[in-house]
Amino acid sequence: MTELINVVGGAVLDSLAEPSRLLVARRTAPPEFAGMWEFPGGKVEPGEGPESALHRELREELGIGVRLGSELAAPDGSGWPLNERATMRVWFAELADGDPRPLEDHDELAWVSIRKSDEALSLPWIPADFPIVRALLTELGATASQGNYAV
Ligand SMILES: Nc1nc2c([nH]c(=O)n2[C@H]2C[C@H](O)[C@@H](COP(=O)(O)OP(=O)(O)OP(=O)(O)O)O2)c(=O)[nH]1
Repeated sequence: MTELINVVGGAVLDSLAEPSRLLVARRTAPPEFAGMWEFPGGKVEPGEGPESALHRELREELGIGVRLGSELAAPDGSGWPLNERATMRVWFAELADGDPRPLEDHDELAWVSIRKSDEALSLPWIPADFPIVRALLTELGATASQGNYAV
């Protein structure tokens, strides 16, 4: 059996402790995903840990350093299925340095409300991301009153 491709994504929040906005990115390639929104991130390279891969991708793509919070729990514990060949793990994060810019792979970035869930869900996400976005909104909404995503 062919090994699954491991992708990592950042759910970058304006604040891990008191989240109100999520940073989302619009892809430019490949053609089937161009114009769709996603969690910035990318493939884990051989020999690389997933968290290191996420730090690297966010630095390359957006020019930012982040503090990672907890992982958004996936249904089977191993990651969110993207297609028959790839799975993605998603971590909450907040900015540690830099001002996010679409340096690579994206042509637009946006901070969307996590309180008004329609704002995020009305974007044309990569289809496989919708269950992830819904779970993220539920998780943030469900715990907003207790609210701390720092680890
Ligand atoms: N980064 C990211 N990729 C996603 C998401 N949803 C989704 O289906 N994907 C898919 C698109 C791609 O097929 C794959 C990630 O590949 P990528 O092109 O972002 O990876 P990369 O930056 O390492 O790029 P490369 O070196 O392979 O060119 O996962 C998402 O929310 N974020």
